[in-house]
Amino acid sequence: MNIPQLDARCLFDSEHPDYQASLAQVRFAAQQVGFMTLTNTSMSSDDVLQVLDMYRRFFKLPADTKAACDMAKTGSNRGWGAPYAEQVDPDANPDFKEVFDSGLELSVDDPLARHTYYAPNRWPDEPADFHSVISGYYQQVTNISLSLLCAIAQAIGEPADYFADKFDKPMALLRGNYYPPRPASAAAKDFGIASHTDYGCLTLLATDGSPGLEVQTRQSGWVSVNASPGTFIINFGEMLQTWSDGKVVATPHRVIGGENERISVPFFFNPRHDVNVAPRGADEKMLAGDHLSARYDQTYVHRQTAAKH
Ligand SMILES: O=C(O)CCC(=O)C(=O)O
Ligand SMILES: [Fe+2]
Repeated sequence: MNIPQLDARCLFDSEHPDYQASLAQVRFAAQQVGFMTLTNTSMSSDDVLQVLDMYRRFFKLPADTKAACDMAKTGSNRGWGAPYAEQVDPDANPDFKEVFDSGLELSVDDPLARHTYYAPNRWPDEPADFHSVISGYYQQVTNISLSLLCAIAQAIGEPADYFADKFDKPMALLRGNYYPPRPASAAAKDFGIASHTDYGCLTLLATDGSPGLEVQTRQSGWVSVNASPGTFIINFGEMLQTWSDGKVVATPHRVIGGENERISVPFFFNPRHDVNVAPRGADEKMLAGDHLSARYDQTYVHRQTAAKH
């Protein structure tokens, strides 16, 4: 199974001669594959390398320095997530990756601010410039994601602006994943990140170019998907699958981990908390925030502990 390869110069320009053909590729990616790649966006490979380097320098800090911004102390996805803090597959062990999360922070007087998706960020004191580089990247990938949503809307037969008013105050999460070399003690149930489908709508993934990501295709089992910095790997999540009534599919993927360390940077893009993501014609509303919460509670070891108390 080939993963469709899209070029932003065609896909983001409705006047481009290859625009319609690009939309057809997105339709195929959305309906049949769940994954595609995207090159030639507004972000150069140097921009992405700088971001990867920032995360790398953070992850190389001693564990007790990183623990100063440990997200387990907050109950929100903000700051550092230690190895084994997430279990994305209940049949596997918790993942051996570590993460750093940041997202949209709303001011306290915003009515949506009380939701965990808009919690204050927890920026580390070092590396210097971490906050500005990562926040700058957040803005850039937000813009790319909004352009992508126009294309996805059209690819599934909706007007281009279908999603436009639903992604202000997005529940967006920018994550750095650090996979150390696979631990010597790792066994069959240990993964960098175990098999899962993403929970939200759209994921834009940058990687350092090292192999590791595997995607479960319907025809050929697990296949590797690699991209050099500057090419994004795009995939779709469970919320968009529900919302589109199955016109977009969420495909399982995983990282087993190998002898080299690896860094990847997913940007998980989701609508505003109160957007109704029930499929068209459904009797009951389903709020985007509730859709996400149900999955988060299953995944975070610290939220499972909180739920028990
Ligand atoms: O590291 C990767 O390539 C994939 C990461 C991933 O699937 C995730 O963070 O949801
Ligand atoms: Fe994922």
